[in-house]
Amino acid sequence: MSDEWVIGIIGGSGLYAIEALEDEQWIAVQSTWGEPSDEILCGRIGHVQVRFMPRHGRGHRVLPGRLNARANIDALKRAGCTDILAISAVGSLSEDLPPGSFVLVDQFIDNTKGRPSTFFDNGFVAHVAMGDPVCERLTELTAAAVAQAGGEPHRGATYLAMEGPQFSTRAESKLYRQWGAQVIGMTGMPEAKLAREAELPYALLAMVTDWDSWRDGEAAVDVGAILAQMAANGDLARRAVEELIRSLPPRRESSPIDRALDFAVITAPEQRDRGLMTKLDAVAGRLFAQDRG
Ligand SMILES: CSC[C@H]1O[C@H](OP(=O)(O)O)[C@H](O)[C@@H]1O
Ligand SMILES: Nc1ncnc2[nH]cnc12
Repeated sequence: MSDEWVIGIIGGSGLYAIEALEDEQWIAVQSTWGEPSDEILCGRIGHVQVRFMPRHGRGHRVLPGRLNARANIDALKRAGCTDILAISAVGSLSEDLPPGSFVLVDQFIDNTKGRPSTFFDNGFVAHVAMGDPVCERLTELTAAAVAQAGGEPHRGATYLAMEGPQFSTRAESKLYRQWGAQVIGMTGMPEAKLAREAELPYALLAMVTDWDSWRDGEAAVDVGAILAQMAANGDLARRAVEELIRSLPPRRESSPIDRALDFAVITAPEQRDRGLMTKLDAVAGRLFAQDRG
């Protein structure tokens, strides 16, 4: 494996392009998993190659529950990404995280309903570890970049992924607090699971836009409040992404996540489904290359 960084950025609500990219070009990447949300904006910042995917597509066309996260992750891998930084707007479930906070997520609770959440299936069964769902190295580099951009990064938070698209009821919002979640959004899962299955180190920078709906006596969250806060957060988010890319060490050391599938696949070689393996050529092709010797 090469020691060059190719950073994938998944831009969430409010982040639909990266202005600082040089030699940039929108490129359609075909995935074996269907249609990605959009083309990928490919370019570089300094010596680092960057691949940017607007999670909901340009113009925010795709509903969170209809996102083809498999195609998005697969397309980023096909575009050469070595690592992914995802950016998301979130509601706060914690008194300590007021709107405007920048949070490095380190845990997830997946409460989404019925979204395709794995690349694997009958004929190619694999179980990746998700105990530590984000890449510590990329998370730490991102926290440093937020600080360098003038923000105050908050390290460590549990992200509750809800189905949406409606926001939570007050009762749900209070329940998620009892579950131990500190922020809430609609997209971090299954994205983080799929990145792990694709052996892509993944970090999630969450921008708090609202208090969700758990505070008695206060208005429940609505999109108007979120958009206003997003506009206020946007500049810092953009600067942090640029700082991150400029601050990457010249050479990328390998990560254990680059080999997340090493001991994960348990289907016997002679029982494997060739059709599924063809679809998995980008996600798990490294293993098949080994099989061929
Ligand atoms: C526009 S508010 C709700 C919307 O914002 C978040 O999106 P993303 O994670 O892509 O920034 C949330 O998950 C919802 O999809
Ligand atoms: N309160 C909230 N709930 C779910 N997703 C969100 N994205 C931004 N704020 C949110």
